[in-house]
Parts: sequence; C-alpha cells; structure tokens
Amino acid sequence: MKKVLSIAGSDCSGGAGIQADLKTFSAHGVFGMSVIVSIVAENTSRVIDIQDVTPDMIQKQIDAVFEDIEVDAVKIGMLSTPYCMKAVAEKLRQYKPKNIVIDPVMYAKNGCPLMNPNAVDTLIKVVIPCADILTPNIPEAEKISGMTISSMEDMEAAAKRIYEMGCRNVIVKGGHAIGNAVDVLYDGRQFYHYETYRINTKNTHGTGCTFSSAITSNLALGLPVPQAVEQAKQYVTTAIEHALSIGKGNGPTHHFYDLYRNGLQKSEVL
Ligand SMILES: Nc1ncnc2c1ncn2[C@@H]1O[C@H](COP(=O)(O)OP(=O)(O)O)[C@@H](O)[C@H]1O
Ligand SMILES: Cc1ncc(COP(=O)(O)OP(=O)(O)O)c(N)n1
Repeated sequence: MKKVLSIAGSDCSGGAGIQADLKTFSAHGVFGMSVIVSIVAENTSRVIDIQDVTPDMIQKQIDAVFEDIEVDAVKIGMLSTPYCMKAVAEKLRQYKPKNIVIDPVMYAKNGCPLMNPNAVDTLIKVVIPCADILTPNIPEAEKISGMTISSMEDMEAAAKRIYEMGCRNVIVKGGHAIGNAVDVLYDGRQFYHYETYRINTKNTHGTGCTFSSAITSNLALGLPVPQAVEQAKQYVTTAIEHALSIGKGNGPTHHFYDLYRNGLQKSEVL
C-alpha cells in the first residue's frame, strides 16, 4: 500500500483542505495521512476564522509521521504565514521525501484570503524550490510571477517564470479562465496541455485540493508526471461533474472511486 501525506489546512465543512485530500487519497487506493497546519472555520459560502497551529506543533506532527512511516508522496496545501512555511520547508529538507506536490493556496473560492499577503516572498524563496510539482490557479500564478494572465500564451509565460524560481514542474490551472478548462504543465523542456469542456456548475469547492491530491496519489502509484497529471485531470473533471449541492454556496467535489473508474452517469449513483 502506497502511503501519502497531506500537509494542509482543515476545512470543517469537508469540501476542501485536508478533508478533500484524504477523500481523494482513499478514492485512489492509497493510505492517507495528515499534518494540520491551520484550522479553518469555513463552509461553502464563507471563511469565518483561521487558527494557525504553532510551527513547533506542525514540525512535531511531521516528525511523528516520518520517524515511523515511509512516505511515498507529499501534498502541501494551505500554508498561511511565513512561520508555518519555514517550519514545513525545514522538515522537507530534513526528510527529503519523494514526490512533493505543492498547491500554493492563497484564496478560498469565495474570495477569502487563506494566505497572509506578506507571505508571498517566503513562498517564492523558501517553499517553491521544494516542489516537484507546483499547481497554482490563475490568480496565484499572477501573484507569484508578477504578470497578468489573460491568454494561453500568458499562462505558458507565467509557467516558465515560475519554473525559473526553482520547482521541477509547474501546472497553471485554467479553472478561473473562460471557455474550456485548460491546464498547462511546463517541465523545463516542453508544455503539455490538458483540456476539458467547462462544466456549468457553481459547485466547485475544493477543485484545486482534489486535483493536487489526485496528482500526488498518481505519483505515489508510480506514474510519470505527464500521466499523473492526465489522470488527475480526468479524476477532478468527474468529481466536478458529480459535485454535490450541499450548503448554500459552492458545493463540494464528489469522491467516488467507481465513478472515476467506470465513468458512471450521475443518475446511476445519486
Ligand atoms: N467548471 C469547470 N469545469 C471543468 N473543469 C474545471 C472547472 N473548474 C475548475 N476546473 C478544473 O479543476 C482543476 C482545479 O482548477 P482551479 O479551479 O483553477 O483550482 P483552484 O481550486 O485552486 O482555484 C483544474 O484541472 C481545472 O481545469
Ligand atoms: C483549508 C482550506 N484549504 C484550501 C482551500 C482552497 O481550496 P481549493 O481547492 O483551492 O478551492 P476552494 O475550496 O477555495 O474552492 C480551502 N478553501 N480551505
């Protein structure tokens, strides 16, 4: 059994963060573990408050996992402050796990900030060089690269700029664009494009967490990066197609392994 760790924030409403990561890991048949960096009181409509776990406690959770269990891949999500970024990066340098996927979460879908704006510098200098794959959405890629993105050429240029910051692969996700949902992977040599039609739904809470956790699972299972991303794109598309109308705002993606494998129709499972 492959073992996969999420280092991220907790979403009590279950749609994003650690909760989405663990559901995605289970759907992929890998054993999920979690290090909680922040506790977020949030739901499908809003973020009420954030309580960060102390850097010392973050590091102790990471120690507890790595001193006991061999980890096949690590997904990193919400890191709200420079302190928790440095705490996590220090432990990554110590344990040197394989397959580090970093989702540089800055905002929730409803626009609430999940990262302190003063932390962008630390994100670039300390966190990004740890990433085997970095998965920014368009607003995050704009903040990190310092450029405006309004076309596919811009997405590619931003991916190149971010790659130069020291990660091994970058995927700029197209969920926030208009038209088809196209994600662009750059590995330092070439671009890969992953395209699906845009699903007409407001229920997209947790799409980024789901996508990055699916990539992490696929890497743990031994897929090369382009195939890991391709299968994760299929997974997240299916999870959005079957997203649930739970709550008053943006409902969550749905994790259902047989849906993923067999491509069942929504009417067959609800
Ligand atoms: N409405 C949609 N239809 C199809 N795919 C989508 C839709 N919204 C997001 N995606 C896909 O979901 C994944 C996550 O992207 P995105 O929503 O941009 O991330 P984030 O949650 O970090 O903002 C990407 O593969 C993106 O293309
Ligand atoms: C605790 C926590 N972590 C991350 C997010 C952001 O999740 P993401 O999948 O990028 O998208 P939305 O959930 O914001 O649609 C979060 N909300 N909470």
